[in-house]
Amino acid sequence: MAATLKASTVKALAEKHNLTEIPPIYNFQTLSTIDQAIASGGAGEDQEPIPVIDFSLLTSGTPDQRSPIVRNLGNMCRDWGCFMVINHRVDEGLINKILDSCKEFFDQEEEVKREYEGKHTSDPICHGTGADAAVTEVLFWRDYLRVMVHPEFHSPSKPAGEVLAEFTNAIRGMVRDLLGGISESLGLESSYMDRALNLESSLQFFDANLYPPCPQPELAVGLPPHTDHGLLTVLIQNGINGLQVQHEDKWVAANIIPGAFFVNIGDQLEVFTNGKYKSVFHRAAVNNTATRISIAVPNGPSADTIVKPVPELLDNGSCPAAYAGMKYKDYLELQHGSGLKGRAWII
Ligand SMILES: O=C(O)CCC(=O)C(=O)O
Ligand SMILES: [Fe+2]
Repeated sequence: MAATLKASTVKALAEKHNLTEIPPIYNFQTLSTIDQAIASGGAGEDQEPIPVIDFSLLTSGTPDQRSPIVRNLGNMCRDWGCFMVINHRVDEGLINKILDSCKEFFDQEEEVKREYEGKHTSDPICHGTGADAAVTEVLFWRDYLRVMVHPEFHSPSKPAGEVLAEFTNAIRGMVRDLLGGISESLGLESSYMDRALNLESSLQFFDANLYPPCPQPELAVGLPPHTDHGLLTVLIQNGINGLQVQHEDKWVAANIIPGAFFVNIGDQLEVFTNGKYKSVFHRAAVNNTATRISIAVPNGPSADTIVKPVPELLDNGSCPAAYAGMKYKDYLELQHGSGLKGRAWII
């Protein structure tokens, strides 16, 4: 096996060449020592589990049941920046269908997928691999499909339009309810964020990630540490773990409860709350036995919303704004140019 192998996708590389070693371009130990320190260090065992919220109590409980749930939700946002959602009412059959159809997408011939090869990360449908080598030194052990699904709806041939629309609509509904609870946890009206951030026209993407088995998982990285750009990202996976979140300076493995959604705070919510609820750094590790598929759905404000710290949280000026206001779409441009290196605009 030649070490300089180039393949169009990680999937093709992993399947076709009987690999025993990864090509050097995928080896993150070749990074500068500072970046290596961030990328390395496995998730320790024996750690606190990621907190869980029962969505049915948030949306249909009595006011007495709701208030401790809202308080808990706020604590999870403040202390973890992420949580798992159970009893969410999104149909299990629909979740299986969308995961299956993502597998079908990645299983297509390379030429078929190449039709969606993005020229720019902002193209409405974009299939790619690794990452842009122009902005990162090392390629990631990941192929992806990214689709813009709201307010404009786009769909590739797979997942089929109806399934994609049904799934992403359901996620948007859940996210609006969660943001209602999060607004309340900040002492704001439950509809506050919905109005202030124009969620009726919220920008929503559908990101499917494929991590093929990797012969040297300790040397490769699925996705490096980063924060997500939006308000809340909702993630499901095909039963294979790999996501890790940073909590109190340690990496914690997210053992996602089967059937639950993993939800993490993105940069826009950090800015809006003036840092009270921070976007959480997370990364994806790879393994040498099973193909992992994850679907991450980042949900943002509308593209034209200027996101800035909400005045009600600035205590009449006694607590200064720690972030500059910026249009969400300008932030996205900035983040695309930074090669997934995390927050881009903290003052
Ligand atoms: O695959 C994962 O677990 C993480 C995906 C992710 O962080 C992303 O797509 O932004
Ligand atoms: Fe992410």
